[in-house]
Amino acid sequence: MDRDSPRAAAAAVPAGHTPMMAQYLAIKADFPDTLVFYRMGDFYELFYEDARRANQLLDITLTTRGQSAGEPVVMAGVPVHSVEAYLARLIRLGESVAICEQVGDVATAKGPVERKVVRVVTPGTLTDAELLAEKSDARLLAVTTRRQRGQVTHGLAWLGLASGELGLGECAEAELPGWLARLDAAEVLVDRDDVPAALGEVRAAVTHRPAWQFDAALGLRKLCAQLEVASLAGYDAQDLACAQAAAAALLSYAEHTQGRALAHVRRLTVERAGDLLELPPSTHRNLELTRTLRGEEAPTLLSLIDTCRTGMGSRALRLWLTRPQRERHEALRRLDAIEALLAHGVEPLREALRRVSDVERITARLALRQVRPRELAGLRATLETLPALHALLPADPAPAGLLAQLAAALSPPPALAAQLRATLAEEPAALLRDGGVIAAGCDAELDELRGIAQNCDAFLLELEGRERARTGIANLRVQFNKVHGFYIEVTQGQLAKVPDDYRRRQTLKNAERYITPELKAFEDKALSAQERALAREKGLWEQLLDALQPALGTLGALAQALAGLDALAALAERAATLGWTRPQFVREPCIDIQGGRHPVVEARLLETGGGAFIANDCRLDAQRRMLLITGPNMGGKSTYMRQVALTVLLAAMGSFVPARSCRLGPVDAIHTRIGAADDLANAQSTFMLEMTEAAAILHRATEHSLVLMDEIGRGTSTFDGLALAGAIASHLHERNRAWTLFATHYFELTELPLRLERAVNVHVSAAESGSGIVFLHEIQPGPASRSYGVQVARLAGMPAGVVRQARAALESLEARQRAGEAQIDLFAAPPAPAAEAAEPSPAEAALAALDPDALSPREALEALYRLKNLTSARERSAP
Ligand SMILES: Nc1ncnc2c1ncn2[C@@H]1O[C@H](COP(=O)(O)OP(=O)(O)OP(=O)(O)O)[C@@H](O)[C@H]1O
Repeated sequence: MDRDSPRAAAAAVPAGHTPMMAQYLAIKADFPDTLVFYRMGDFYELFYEDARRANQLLDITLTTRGQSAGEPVVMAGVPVHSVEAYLARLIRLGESVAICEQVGDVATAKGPVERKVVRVVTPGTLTDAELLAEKSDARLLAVTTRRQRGQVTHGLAWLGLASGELGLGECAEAELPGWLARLDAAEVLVDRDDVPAALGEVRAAVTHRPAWQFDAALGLRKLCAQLEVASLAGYDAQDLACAQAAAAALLSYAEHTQGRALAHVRRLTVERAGDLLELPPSTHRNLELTRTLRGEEAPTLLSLIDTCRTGMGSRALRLWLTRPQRERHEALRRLDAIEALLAHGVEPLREALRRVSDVERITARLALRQVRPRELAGLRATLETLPALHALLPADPAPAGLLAQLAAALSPPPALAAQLRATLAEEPAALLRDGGVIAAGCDAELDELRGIAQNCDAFLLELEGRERARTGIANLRVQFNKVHGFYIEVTQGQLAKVPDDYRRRQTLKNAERYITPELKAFEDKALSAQERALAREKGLWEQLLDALQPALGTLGALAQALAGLDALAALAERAATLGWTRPQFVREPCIDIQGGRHPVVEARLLETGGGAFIANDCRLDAQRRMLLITGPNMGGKSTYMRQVALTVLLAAMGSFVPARSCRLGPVDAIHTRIGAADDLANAQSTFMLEMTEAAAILHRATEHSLVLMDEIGRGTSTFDGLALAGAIASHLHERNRAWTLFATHYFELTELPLRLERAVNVHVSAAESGSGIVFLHEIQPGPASRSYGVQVARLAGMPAGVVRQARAALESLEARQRAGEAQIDLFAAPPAPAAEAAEPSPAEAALAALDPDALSPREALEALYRLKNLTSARERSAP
C-alpha cells in the first residue's frame, strides 16, 4: 500500500469510464501497490491488473464484463462468505489487501452506491484469529537510519496489533541483524530512499514508505497521543529521537490500515540492547530455541516448555524465552511464583485455564471494532470463570510478588460480565448479518419484531379461526405465498358468505383469494419485521461495542495477567514433570551446574526409548574459564555445550532448569559458533561463514559472556584450521576472558591448558569393545586419549574396505608423528607487530641525526654515501 499524499485521486481517472469503474479507479489510485477487494453484492471483485494478479496467486477465474472506456473490464471475484480463506493465502504470500465496502444506502443512491476502503489487511497488521498463528504474534516493525558524525544509528518501533504491544529501541548498525532476528516481524516498514542492508536477510514482507513519514517530532506527538501522556519521560524514552521517527511511520501506517485509532494500544516497552541478555541470531538458530535447524517448530526448546493452555500464554512464553533480561529481578519473581504454584498444586489451575479465551486478541479486535459475536461470548465465558480461577491460586501469595499482582488483575468489574450477559445471546450466531446475536429481553422493540417474525403461524391460525366463526365458512383458510403474500382463500361454493370488507386478490379455478385490512397490516409488519429486527440488532451491537470501549484498559490488563499465569503454570508443570530444579543467582562469577541435562535430547531419548540421558556437571568460575572438550564424534560434545547454554537461558527467563543444582553468576550474552550450515543465499562459503561468526564473537564477548565454539577451524586445511583454532582459543582466554566451552578434534589443542592458566581439558568418555566403541557420554577431567573417527565411520556402515584402508593410513600417520617430526609450537606468543617492536637500525639512527637544512650539497652527498654503506653492512651481517 502506498498513500503518499492525500491528493484528489478522482482527477487522475481517465475520461470515458462508466460511473462505477470511475469510482473504482479513484479508489484504486489511492492503493496502487495493494490488491483492492471491491464489494459488489455477495462478492469482492478485483479489476484489471489486480484481477490478473489474483488469478495467478489464487487461481481464481478471470472473466470480462461489459465495457468501460471502450475496453472490456477484466475481473475476478471471491465470494464474501469465504473471503477469509483467500485473505489468508494472500497474506502468506506477502500481499496486502484493501477491503472496499459499500457504505452508502443502496436504496437512495443515485449512480453507484458510495464505497470506501474500510481496512487494509497487511502481513504485519493482522488481528483476525483465522489469519494469525495461535501461538505467535504478527509484528509490524518500522526501521529508520540516522547518520551523525560518521556514526550510524537505527531507530526501531514495533507494534503487535493483536496484542496491543508497542515498543521502541535504538541500536548501532552492527546490532541491527540481532534486533531484526529477535523482533521477528511479519512486515517491516522502511524509508524507501534509505533501506538498511541488514533487511536483505529478513523473512518479513518489506513495505516502502516515503521518507517524510519518518519524522521524530511527529513520532513524539503521535506516541504521546497514543499513550495519553504529556511526555515520554515516564517511559525513559524522551531521548530516543530516532526510534520516535520510526514510531511516526509505524503508527500512521497501522492507523491507516485499520481506518481508525488504535484504542487498545496503551502500553509502551522501551528496549535497550544493554538490558537484555544478548542472543545473536546464530545462537537463536544453533540452540534451536523456537525452530529446529531444519526450520520446523518442534522439537525445540520452546516446543518442549510450551504446554500453555491458551494462545496468550504461549505468546508470553515465547517472549520470555527470546528476550530474557540481564537484570534478574523479573526472573526471580517468576521463580518465586513457580515455586508457590508447585507447592500449591498447579493442575486444577491449568484445567481451568482451558476455558479461557484469547482475551488479548478479543480486546484488540474490540478496540478495532472487528470483534465477532462468538468472540464476545468467549470473553463473557472467561469473565464468568474468573472467580473460580482466582480460587485456584495460592490463597496468600507473597504480597509484592508476581502471583499477587496477577491475582489482582483477575477481578475486573462484575458489571462487565453482567453487561455481556444482558446484551449478548446465549449462543450468538457466527456473524452479525445472520441475526440472533442480541439476547432476548434486552430490547423491547427487538423482542416485538422477533415476536412478529416468529409468531406468524400462531397469528394466522388465530385469524383463521376468527374468520371462520365470523363468516360461517368452515373450510376458509389463511395462507401465504411468495408472489401474492398473505391471503384468505374461499372455495367457489362458499363465495356468497364472503363479507364486504374482503378485497379480491386473485381468482383461481375453484377458489377466490382475498385480503382484509387486518391481514394487510399484519403482512406489512411481518415482512419487514425480519429486516427491521436485523437492523435493530446491528444498532444494539454497535451500542454494546461503544459501551465496552471504556473497559479496554481493564481487559488489556486481564489479558496480560491470564497470559502470565498460563505461562507460569506451564513452567511449573514442566518443572514437576521433567524433574527440574530452581536455579540460584549469585553475584560471584560462576556457572556451576551439577547433574545438568539437555532437555530436548533427554525428552527425545525418553520418547524413542533410546535409554537414559547421562547427566553431567559444568563448573566454571573466575579461575576456570575455559573447557577444552575433546572426545569421539557422537560422544556428546555438542549436546553438552548446548545443555549448558540452554540451562543458562532457561534460568535467565525465570524457569526452573534441567539440573540437580545450578548456581549462576551474571551472564550478559550467549554466543555460539556451531555447525557448518552453508549460507548459500548469501553466497558465503562454509569457512567464510565460520570465520565471520567467530570474528563477531571475538569482537563482542565479555567476561560475562558464555561462548560455545564447536570444532572451529574444521572448514579449512588441517594446519590452517589448527593454527586458527589455537589463536582463537587464546584470544578468548586472554582478551575476552569469556566463559568458553571449546570442543575440538585437534589433539594439539589439549596442550593449551599448559599455557593458559584458566583453561582446563575435559573429555567425553568412550570405551572400546573389541573393534567397536561404546559412548558413555560422561564428561571427565583431562584430554581424550585418542579419537575414534575410524570406529565411528565403521558404526556408520562405511564399507569394510574403506575402514581397513583408513585404519592402515592412520597407523602410518601416527607412526610418522611419533618418529619425531618437528612439533609446531602453536601457542608461541605471536610475533610483535614490526612497527612498535624494532629498535631503530644504525642507518635509521644516522638518518634521524641529520639536519637537511644545515647541509651543503657536498655534505648531503657524503651523508647519502654513509647511509648507503650502513645499510649494505647490515644486509651483509644478516643470517
Ligand atoms: N549425556 C548424554 N546422555 C545420553 N545420550 C547422549 C548424551 N549426549 C549425547 N547423547 C547422544 O549422542 C548423540 C551425539 O551427541 P553429540 O552430537 O553431542 O556428539 P558430538 O560429540 O558433538 O559429535 P560430533 O563430534 O560428531 O559433532 C546425541 O544425539 C544423543 O543421542
